[in-house]
Amino acid sequence: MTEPLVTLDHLTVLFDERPVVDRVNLKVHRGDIITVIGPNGAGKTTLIKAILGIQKVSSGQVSLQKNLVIGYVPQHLTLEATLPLSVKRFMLLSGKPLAKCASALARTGVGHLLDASVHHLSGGEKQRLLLARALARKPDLLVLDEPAQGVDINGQAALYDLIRQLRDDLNCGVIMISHDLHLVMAATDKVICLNQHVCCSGTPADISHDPAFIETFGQPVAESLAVYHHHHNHRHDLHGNVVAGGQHGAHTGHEECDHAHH
Ligand SMILES: Nc1ncnc2c1ncn2[C@@H]1O[C@H](COP(=O)(O)OP(=O)(O)OP(=O)(O)O)[C@@H](O)[C@H]1O
Repeated sequence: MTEPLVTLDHLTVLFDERPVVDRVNLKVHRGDIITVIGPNGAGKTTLIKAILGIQKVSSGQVSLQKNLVIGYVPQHLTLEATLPLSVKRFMLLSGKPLAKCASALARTGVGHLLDASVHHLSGGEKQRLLLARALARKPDLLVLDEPAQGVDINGQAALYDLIRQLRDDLNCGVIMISHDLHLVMAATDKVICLNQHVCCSGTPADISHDPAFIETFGQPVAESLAVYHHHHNHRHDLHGNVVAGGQHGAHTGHEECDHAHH
């Protein structure tokens, strides 16, 4: 396999001696779409910040491929409301030429908004603008912090679809944080369930059956998500429970932590 874009090796971040990210191992390769999920305060943003190099690491290591170009899409576009700013001007602040900016905007579906004010964009348009800014850098790795926040459900599905297309076009790796579990299940290749440490990781189908996932998010969430990847390669009893001894293909190929949860 090719050299990973990012390698986290026992990455640990302590705040006041409290481990907020606890011995996390992770590799992101070109072509991967990895989504980090986890409850509030689980350390997701801290992990992303460590990859971006803006969070001091307490122990362990973050290694990036040489000359790695990262395109970062923050959660929100925070701008001075009184500052008049067009989409074109905002994009040019990236330092990239207009032609590159315009083509990135076209690629994310907001090319027609070049002269619009950034203050008047809808939630979905703002996210597409941020994605275009990241894209203009021709990134090897796209890092997205809750890209679908403030976007309606149809817009969210379209946004995740776009992220997949961009991954294909750029042949980049993608790592993102998401709270939209249903969309995550439909749109990602690999899920990392973080609760300081990695509770479980694997394909969406695998982790929705994982006891560590069920412990973190609860049975109802796990059941509602499992529907997305219901392979019908096992039998149910009259109550819908999987009959013991039936094959359960969704349990293969995932990783679990080998220490107690706290
Ligand atoms: N600079 C800091 N100093 C001290 N504590 C911090 C700092 N940054 C984050 N924390 C704490 O670390 C924990 C993890 O925060 P983080 O933002 O990484 O969580 P998260 O998983 O992204 O949460 P959410 O889903 O709520 O955005 C939280 O308890 C937070 O209060």
